[in-house]
Amino acid sequence: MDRICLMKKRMVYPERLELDSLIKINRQPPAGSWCNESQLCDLQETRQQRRPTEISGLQSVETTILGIPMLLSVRSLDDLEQGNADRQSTISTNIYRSSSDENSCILQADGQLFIRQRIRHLVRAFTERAQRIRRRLELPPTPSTVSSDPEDGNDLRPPPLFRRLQLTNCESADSSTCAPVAGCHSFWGRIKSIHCNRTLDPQRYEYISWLFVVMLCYMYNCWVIPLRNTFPYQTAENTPIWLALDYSADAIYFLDVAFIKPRLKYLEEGFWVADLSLTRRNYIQKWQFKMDVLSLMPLDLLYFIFGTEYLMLRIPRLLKIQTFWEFFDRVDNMVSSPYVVRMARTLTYMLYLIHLNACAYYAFSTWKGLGTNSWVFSGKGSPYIRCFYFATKTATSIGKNPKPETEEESLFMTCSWLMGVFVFAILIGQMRDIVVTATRSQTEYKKLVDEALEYMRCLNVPNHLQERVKLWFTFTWEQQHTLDESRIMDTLPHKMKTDIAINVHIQTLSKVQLFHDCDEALLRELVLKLRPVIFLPGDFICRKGEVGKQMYIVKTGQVQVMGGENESEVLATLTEGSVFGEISLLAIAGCNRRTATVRSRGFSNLFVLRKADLNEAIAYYPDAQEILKKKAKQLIKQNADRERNNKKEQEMAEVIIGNRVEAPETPRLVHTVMQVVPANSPTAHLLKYGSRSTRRVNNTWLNCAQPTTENQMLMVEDNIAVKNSESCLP
Ligand SMILES: Nc1ncnc2c1ncn2[C@@H]1O[C@@H]2COP(=O)(O)O[C@H]2[C@H]1O
Repeated sequence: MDRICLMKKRMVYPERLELDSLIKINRQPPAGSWCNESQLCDLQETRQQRRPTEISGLQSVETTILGIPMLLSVRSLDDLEQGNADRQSTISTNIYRSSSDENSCILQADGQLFIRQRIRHLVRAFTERAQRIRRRLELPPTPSTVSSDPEDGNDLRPPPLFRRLQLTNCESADSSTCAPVAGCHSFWGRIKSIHCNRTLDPQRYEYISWLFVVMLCYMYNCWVIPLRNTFPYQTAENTPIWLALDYSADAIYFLDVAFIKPRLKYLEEGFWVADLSLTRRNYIQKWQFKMDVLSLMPLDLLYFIFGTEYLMLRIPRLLKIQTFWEFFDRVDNMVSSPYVVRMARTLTYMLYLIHLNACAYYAFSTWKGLGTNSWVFSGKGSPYIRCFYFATKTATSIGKNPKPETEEESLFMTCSWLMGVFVFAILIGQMRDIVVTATRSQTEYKKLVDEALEYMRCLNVPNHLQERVKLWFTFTWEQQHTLDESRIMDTLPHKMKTDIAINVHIQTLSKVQLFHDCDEALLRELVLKLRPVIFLPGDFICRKGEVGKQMYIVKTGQVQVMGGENESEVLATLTEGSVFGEISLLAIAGCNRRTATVRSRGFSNLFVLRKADLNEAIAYYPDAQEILKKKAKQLIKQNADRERNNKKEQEMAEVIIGNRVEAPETPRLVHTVMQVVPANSPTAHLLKYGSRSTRRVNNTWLNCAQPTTENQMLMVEDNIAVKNSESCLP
């Protein structure tokens, strides 16, 4: 029973339930509920009425399911038999105390009930857990890549595999956002999607646009509160305008806190949480929520006491600074040149500090008395422009500043200079970063070209070769803006690299026959192994007889397969998506030598796939192996047929030119017979020209080479003669 006590104590019960009402209904407490002594007595009656079979059945179930519970039951039975009064040890201070045998029975039954309930509890916990996991699996994954538009410059409909790939990428990008809203590509559609989708993606354009609006309101408050507080720009006439502007900004703050921020999806354990109640809770738990609520504090109500010119009451509006940071952070992640965004932020800080400085200078001057000495503001001209000019000069340390005359003025100037130095140091550092980043790859490229040319000059490489190398560098740079494409992607995870590679090369890959019906997994495996390489016009990509170590896919440009005598005949011209070099790689022709020479016709961009990579990838894809082998065999057959025909033509040409065979001399006996038989009889004809079959063999070369009228006539005659002679035969 001690164990039962322990287990009960350890169990974490989610809630206390009203037992009375439940007993009335079921006469049985639900799992996970506490009961008191009187309630237990009620229960005890109910349990004692149970049939023993029911209890024994229960025990056996316990034994098989839990293992330990058997021990617990036995222990409780022992206790029951002994009727031991000591067994009144505490089961739970919250449950009850028992000292009688009756209660022992109750305890035993209660132990069994407890175990049964424990099983139910476990089953429920497992079910809930399974449902939780299922829900999690059904959540959209973290968007990784935004797919390129499949229709961009590609009129050809890609084969099913590629359509599927494009679709998958689009789905992953879109499913979490505006899919349910018809026509949500328009601006209003997007705005509507805010309403109907209920939750918002913080990375989307719509949310960032909204952030921009809130950020403008924040900036308005930041600039206007100190300005109106120090400079005499708020008058009785324009107060309503200022108030209208103030409350418009407040309304936007309110909308942001009440409707937008609570709908923002957030990431939890790698999944986007899009449940509105959860997003709302997430926002409320954040520090940002407290700041946002504080920023909306209606201290303006005190205007009724202090008057509308007491602008300090609006100071809490400046607490919404998180929106300002968030906007810049999001834009920083979104744009292609984040340094510009960073510089804009630093510039804003700098201008704002100068603005504050100008306000402080004016306030200081009015405190000292306008124009009381040469350092304070004289009061002439536009106060803000003059003060801003003074503050800028001080902050940037440009120009001649009036000399401070008192300690306070010196202190003011010292602070202004220090602030200027600090902000400028940051600004100049960031500018330098921008310039260095913008030109880094170009600087690296130039350095490489210079090194390569210098090296060739040292080795006295012929000029035309140097020119070709230069041309290669220039073309490659123009095409890729980098000399090593793979280096850029090195830091990315494998899956992301594959997605990018497929998206970038999908147009070419969709034209490769090999990939049309192949497994998506094979394409994914191969795509990262493809290395881009550029060939100049006339470059030999491979030569006949070489050992094949790579195969190629044409990305752009054209290559020519050369054959015939001296490799002067163009066997085929291959364009985008064509694969070549696979025959020697698969050793289809019996050896691993190139069966033809291939050269680049103009500038061509190819993908290279190394033999080891190909073998490794297609080892598990017999279908792809078959396709490659089939194509290679077709090419071999084509080449063999062509060569055979060429040989035949060559032989015939030789025959026509001079090897005409002399007809054999007619034997004497035949002569004699011919003289005896009538000249125009079929027998004489047969003896003179021979039978049709023998004559066909003898005259093949004649018939093939020159189907003259004489031959044709002979054939006709021959037919007639043969028919006649056949008719003469018995
Ligand atoms: N008649 C042809 N038409 C097109 N391509 C060919 C032809 N003959 C050979 N090739 C390709 O040219 C490649 C030269 O190297 P491989 O022999 O490895 O593989 C060869 C084929 O891929």
